[in-house]
Formats: sequence, C-alpha cells, structure tokens
Amino acid sequence: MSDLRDPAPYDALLLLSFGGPEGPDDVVPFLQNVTRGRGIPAERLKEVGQHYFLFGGVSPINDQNRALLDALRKDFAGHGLDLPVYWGNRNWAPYLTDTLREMTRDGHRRIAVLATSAYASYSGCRQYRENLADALATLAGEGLRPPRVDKLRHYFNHPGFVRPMIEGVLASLAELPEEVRAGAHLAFTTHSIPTASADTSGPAPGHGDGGAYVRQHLDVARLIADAVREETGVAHPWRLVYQSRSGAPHIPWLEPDICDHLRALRADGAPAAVMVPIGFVSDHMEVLYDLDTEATAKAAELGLPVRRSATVGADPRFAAAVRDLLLERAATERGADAERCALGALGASHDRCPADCCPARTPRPAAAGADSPQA
Ligand SMILES: CC1=C(CCC(=O)O)c2cc3nc(cc4[nH]c(cc5[nH]c(cc1n2)c(C)c5CCC(=O)O)c(CCC(=O)O)c4C)C(CCC(=O)O)=C3C
Ligand SMILES: [Fe+2]
Repeated sequence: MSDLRDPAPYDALLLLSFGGPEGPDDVVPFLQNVTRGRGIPAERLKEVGQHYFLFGGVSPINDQNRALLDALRKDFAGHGLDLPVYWGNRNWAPYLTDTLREMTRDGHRRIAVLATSAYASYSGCRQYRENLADALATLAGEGLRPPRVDKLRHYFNHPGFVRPMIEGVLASLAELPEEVRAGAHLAFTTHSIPTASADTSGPAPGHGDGGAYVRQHLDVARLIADAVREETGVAHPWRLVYQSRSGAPHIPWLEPDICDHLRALRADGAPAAVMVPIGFVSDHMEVLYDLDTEATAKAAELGLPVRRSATVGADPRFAAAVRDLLLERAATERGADAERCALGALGASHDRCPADCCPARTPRPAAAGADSPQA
C-alpha cells in the first residue's frame, strides 16, 4: 500500500494557464501573443480588444489563477502534502518559460502540470503541450538541464469539477422568478472551436462528429442535467451551445451560438434559461463579457429571464480534485494502483496523450505525450 500523500516522483506542481492583460497598455501586446500566426481577422481583434477595455484593460483570469494558487496551497498544506506550487502562462506574465526556468533553478526535476482547461482540444491540451516543449527547448538552449514535465489528465468529469457546477445551476434556478423556474432551459455553453479541430480532438479512434471535445461536453451536460433533475424533480430541457467564436467567417465553427440559441428559445416560448459555462474553469473574460455582458443583454432585449451559473474557480472541492489527480498520477508513475475518479459514461481520461491526439494544423514538438521528444 503506497502512502496516499506521497507525491513522488513529483517535486512540484505547475499551474499552467492562458494569461491575460493587467492594464490598458497590455491589451494589444497580449492579443498579439494570443493570435500570432493563427489567422484571426483584424476586425475581430479590435472587437475583442474593446471587451478588455470595457473592464479597464484587466482580464479577470489572473486574479482567478491567484485565488486558485492560494486554494491549492491551502489544500496541500491542510492534507500534509508538501509540494510547492508554481504558476506560468501561455500568453502573459508570469510567462511559462520564466516559471520553468525558476523551477529548474530551484532544483525541481519532475513536474506535474495542471492546465486550466478541462477538456480535450488543440487549444485546451496540445497547444499547452507545445508551449511546454518550446519552454523546455529554450531552457536547454540556455545551458540548463530541463526538468521532466507530465500533464495531469483531463478533469472534465472529475466530481470536484462537476459537483460545484451542479450546485451553481441549482442556485441560479433558485434565483429565477418562481413562475418561470420550472420551465427554465439549461443552456450548457463552451468555447466554439473550428469543427475541423473538434473532429480531431482526443485520440484518433474517436475522431469525427465533434470528437472528444463535443463528447466530453455532452457527458458533463448530461451529468449536470440529471443531477439537477434528481435534486429538483424537474427535467429541465437542455442543450449544448457555443460562444466566443473567432476566425474567418467561411471556416465552420461549432454551433449554435449562445445568443442565437437564446433567440430560438424565446421564439419557441421558453419562459427562462440558465447559462451554464461548463467549458470554463473560472470567470474570465469569455464569461464576464460574452455571457454576463453580451448574452445577458441579448436575453434582456428578448424579454427572456436568464441567469449565469458559477464556474468552479477556486472552489475548495476543485483544489481537492487537483490533489487527487496529482496523487493518482504519482502512484501510477510509481507503478502502484490508483483509483481513477470519474463520473459519467466516458471514464477517466488517459494520462499521456497518444501521438494522434488533437493534432496541430502544422505538426510541432509537444511535451508530455507519446510523441514527445522528451518522452
Ligand atoms: C477551447 C478554448 C478555450 C477553453 C479552454 C481554456 O480555457 O483554455 C479558450 C479559452 C480562453 N481564450 C481566451 C482568450 C482568447 N482566445 C482567443 C482565440 C481562440 N480561442 C480558442 C479556443 C479556446 N479558448 C480558439 C480556437 C481561438 C481562435 C484562435 C486560435 O486558434 O488560437 C482570443 C483571440 C481573440 C478572439 O478571437 O477571441 C483570445 C483573446 C482566454 C483568456 C480570457 C481572459 O483574458 O480572461 C481563455 C481562458
Ligand atoms: Fe480562446
């Protein structure tokens, strides 16, 4: 029997996130970092820049990550897990490469990575693995001996991610006026991505038809809808919808858009809706602007009462889930048996992405996978 608190072989955890601007002067360089080489029309960039300026040029994502770091450190300390937690981002300071350099200088040799994206997709998984490979290559180029990095598995169906969202939906339903509550629709929403990218998300055997990205979201939506029905005795109608589309108009992205969906609900006589942002880990700009500002204004214009339910953010149950994932993986890496906690129909996700998982349009080195130069 292995020690349940033993993090070996890991000597540190890295929280890996998207990053966001911290003031008006950061907005344009941040957007340049995000969209470098990704073919986003200038029109769209100007529009997204306005979303940030509306909030003083500050993305909420950094404070959300600081709160999660605090929650993780408290959870680890409270459970006798002595493991330092670092934070690095893809698109803004603290940059991943700087954090990994610091971790290397601090003597860390084997690092577990938690990405703030719960599902399979190029943007949510492989792109982070590419960022890790780039950072490791940079460190090697500086004459440092890069540590080994392992990315923790997808947690979309971990109870520590799903449970808080179920409670969030129940709270949002309770906030709706009583006369519309029982008929309220649940609009589960996530980031739209190109259909070509969705179709190739996850390992190849599941490619096509929206791939693992759509399948995983549908599984979470169903889990939440079922739990809400059990709790309230009401089978709220639900649908998975999408938001935050970018890219050129002629390229197909996942649909329907949340705003079009709200319009259709209104036209069909739905009395109310709860927007459930299952695709997002915290209240960042996609949630504060695209849902709380744009979609909420659209609903008001339509005369459709709506609420937006909570993301997990720094919920202590999510922090505990991260500890669980880390200790599970640590045990697996030591060759021990580990319970792999997962709700729903899909089971626990793989630890190491196979070579054909969420392929890039142009193949590039990616760390922490079967096709990694470091593997
Ligand atoms: C699947 C997915 C997630 C969810 C998983 C996860 O959480 O990682 C996510 C999260 C995020 N996306 C974010 C911001 C942006 N995403 C953009 C563009 C894009 N996102 C894409 C996908 C995703 N994105 C895609 C396919 C593009 C097109 C360009 C490309 O192929 O890369 C752009 C460019 C402008 C625009 O067109 O919107 C911005 C500014 C922020 C930070 C918010 C903040 O500051 O609070 C976060 C957390
Ligand atoms: Fe995005």
